[in-house]
This record gives sequence, C-alpha cells and structure tokens, in this order.
Amino acid sequence: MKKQDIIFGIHAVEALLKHSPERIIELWLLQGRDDERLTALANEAKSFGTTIQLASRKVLDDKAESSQHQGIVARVKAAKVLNEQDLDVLLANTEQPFLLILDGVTDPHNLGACLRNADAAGVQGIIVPKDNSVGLTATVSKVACGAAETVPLFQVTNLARTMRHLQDKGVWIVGTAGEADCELYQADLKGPLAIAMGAEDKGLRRLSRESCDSLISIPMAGSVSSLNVSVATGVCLFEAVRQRRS
Ligand SMILES: C[S@@+](CC[C@H](N)C(=O)[O-])C[C@H]1O[C@@H](n2cnc3c(N)ncnc32)[C@H](O)[C@@H]1O
Repeated sequence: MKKQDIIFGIHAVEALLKHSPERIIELWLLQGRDDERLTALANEAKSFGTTIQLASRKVLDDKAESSQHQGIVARVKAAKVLNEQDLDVLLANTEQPFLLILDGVTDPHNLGACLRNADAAGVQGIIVPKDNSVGLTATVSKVACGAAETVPLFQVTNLARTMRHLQDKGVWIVGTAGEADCELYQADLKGPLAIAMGAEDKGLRRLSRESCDSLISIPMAGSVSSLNVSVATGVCLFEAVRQRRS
C-alpha cells in the first residue's frame, strides 16, 4: 500500500488544507511567482507547521509528473482506503442515501470530474470496484478541484455483492445504459438511491447491470451513441437533485 502521495493544483491543495491538513508533509511553491492565492495557501500551511520550499517550474513539473500544478505541489500522507465496512458506517449514519457507483472507470480525468459532480450534487459517497478502476491519483485530485477531499471513495472487492447489500439496506439502484427503454426523465429518483454508471469502453458489466433495480437512458437527439461517463453522471445526478428538492 502507498504511504505517500502527491497532490497538486490550487483547489486540490486548498481543500486538503481545509479538510485534512494533518496529511500534508511538505509543500513546494513555484519560486518567483507572486500570486495572492499561493501566498494565502502558503501562510495557512505555515500555521500548521508545514515545511514550505520554493522550487523551479522544472522541479514542480517533476514532482507532480504534470505541468498542470498551478505553482503548488504537496507531498502528503496517503488517504485511508475506504472499504465495505466504512460504507456500512456511512449507511448507518445517513437518513437518505444518495450514492454513485462507477463500474470500472479507468480514466483519472473522468473519476476527477465524477467526484466534482458528486460533491456539487450532494452525493455522500462513490463506490468503485477495487480492481480495474482508477484510484485517487494526483491527477484525479487535481481534476476533482477539491472534491477528492470531500466525497468518500469506497473501494469494494465484489461490486455485485455490495450492490445486493445496498439493496438489503433499502437503497434503490438505478443503472444507466444508452439502450434502456425507460428515460431518465421518467424515472423516480427520490428516496434512498444509488446511480450506477458504466466504464468508458464497455459500460456496465453484465453482473452489475443485472444487479440494478431499474435501468434508465439519457435521451440522445443527435448522431453520437453515448455521452462521456462524467457528463452522463452529471446529467443523472442533477436530475436526481431536481426531483429530490421538489
Ligand atoms: C461512454 S459510455 C459507455 C458506452 C459503451 N459503449 C456502452 O455500451 O455502454 C460510459 C457510461 O456513461 C453512461 N452513459 C453514457 N451515455 C449514456 C446515455 N445516453 N444513457 C445512459 N447512460 C449513458 C453509462 O453509464 C455508460 O456506461
């Protein structure tokens, strides 16, 4: 298991300082950059006793393994990996579960965007299979814009079994597939709910699809056959938000 991670980008580091500053070991800032937001983050990090170093762009690019760091890179203690037991704790403490299942999303940009959507929609947790899914990488945190620090990601060994467990706890699972007869806008998305999205290439796996209580499609007016998974996630989550507010 990894003991340390890298997190980069202004929003990602800001969320880290807000929600789990104790994880930050060291912070590198781009030298010579006079940026109010970076200065504010550096001052906050200093107040937690974090070591701060100024570094060149090349050093930051190397640390982040990306040039998208916006002048700030943190070395952090790896986040605790959440599992089935942690999910049970969440369910026990949540009156009206609103969850997202991602069945094998492998692109870090997609997971990051789904985390961001989930945070914005008020989703309490995302469930992913441990294998064949991307985890919380530095790129995921950057794209999530802070949501990797606020939305718990549960990594489970057997997704179909976890879905049955959710159903036993009264959660209705709505799967998504372009060919489903029922359209999103006809579905009832109130009550304890988990929305299940499929992988970028193959969609929901057979067993996951069969484990859903219902399947819905997002109507497609044009010629493309499907939406990007993070876009489809946003569309479905916010239809659920609309219904749950009314
Ligand atoms: C790129 S699509 C996968 C396409 C894949 N070829 C398939 O057969 O499902 C990734 C995921 O986004 C969601 N999605 C994309 N377009 C959708 C649509 N029109 N209706 C429902 N879900 C959709 C589904 O969860 C799907 O599994």
